[in-house]
Amino acid sequence: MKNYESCRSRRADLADEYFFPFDCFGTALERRAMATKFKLALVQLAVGASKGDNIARAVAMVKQAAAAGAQMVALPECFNSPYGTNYFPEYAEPIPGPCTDALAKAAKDNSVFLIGGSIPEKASDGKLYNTSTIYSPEGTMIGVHRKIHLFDIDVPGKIRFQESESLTPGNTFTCFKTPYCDVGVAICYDIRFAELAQVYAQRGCKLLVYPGAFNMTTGPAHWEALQKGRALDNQLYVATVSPARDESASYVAWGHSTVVSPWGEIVATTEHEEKIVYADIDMARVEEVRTMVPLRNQRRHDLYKVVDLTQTSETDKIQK
Ligand SMILES: O=C(O)CCC(=O)C(=O)O
Repeated sequence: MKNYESCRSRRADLADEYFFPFDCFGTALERRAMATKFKLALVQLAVGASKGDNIARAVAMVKQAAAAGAQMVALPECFNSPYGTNYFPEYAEPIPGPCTDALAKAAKDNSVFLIGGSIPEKASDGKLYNTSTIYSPEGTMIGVHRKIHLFDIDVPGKIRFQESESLTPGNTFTCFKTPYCDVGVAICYDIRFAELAQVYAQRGCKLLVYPGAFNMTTGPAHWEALQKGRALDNQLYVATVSPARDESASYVAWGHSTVVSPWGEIVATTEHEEKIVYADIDMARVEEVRTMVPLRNQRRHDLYKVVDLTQTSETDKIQK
């Protein structure tokens, strides 16, 4: 990533959305060597009641991950606030705002791509969203994902959660470019919707990252199976990043931040304590799996199709 900043400044004529870092790295050979593998770090953060402490700890763990060699770091869903509809109004803040400024600085200081988990966002019209922001290694915000599918479920005697009591769903897809691959970002409950992952795959993403906070009912039942499903359907890497478990919280997170390969293997995972999970991501593995099992040439588009209905630049922009 050493060349990134000088490349960006040489291409200052390009707006951010047109700047592909991939174009700027050294010779074709160097580019290939740099572009096929990278280290992803998932920060399974212990989230508490103090927003300031949560942010400070997240920033410290981004630094730790970068020092351990990660080129891309991801934080969990709702990393600066306890998870709960009663907390969202109290902890929400604008984007950009103090929390996202701290994330931008952490990305820049450590020269990493940073997927900033999610935070409760207060938009200018007063609506609240569950929002993930993404940063380039130079600290530029290169993506914003407002959770598309709100977590409204009722499992009698186990868990009832109605995120829509305080949040509004987003309407846009979020993919960003890196020197290694395009990455799709969605949040927690979004992982249950296979069509969203298929749209991201159709857009060229080879890694999907889901900051998430499954619970003690749906976590053991579905968390890993959903990741394997999305990975196998689309023949790409899937990463999930959860907060650490806090048994005293009103919502107890499952933990188990995990990376699954395009072959459906668990590449890296953990239990429920605070920890950084590291995974080596290898684009050659994506190609290998896609060659061995050539689903992409075998689809019966004469019989069925997943259609991306938002394929215009306008609807991809954040709507405040
Ligand atoms: O889908 C689930 O079971 C959990 C989803 C969730 O916790 C969330 O969307 O925040």
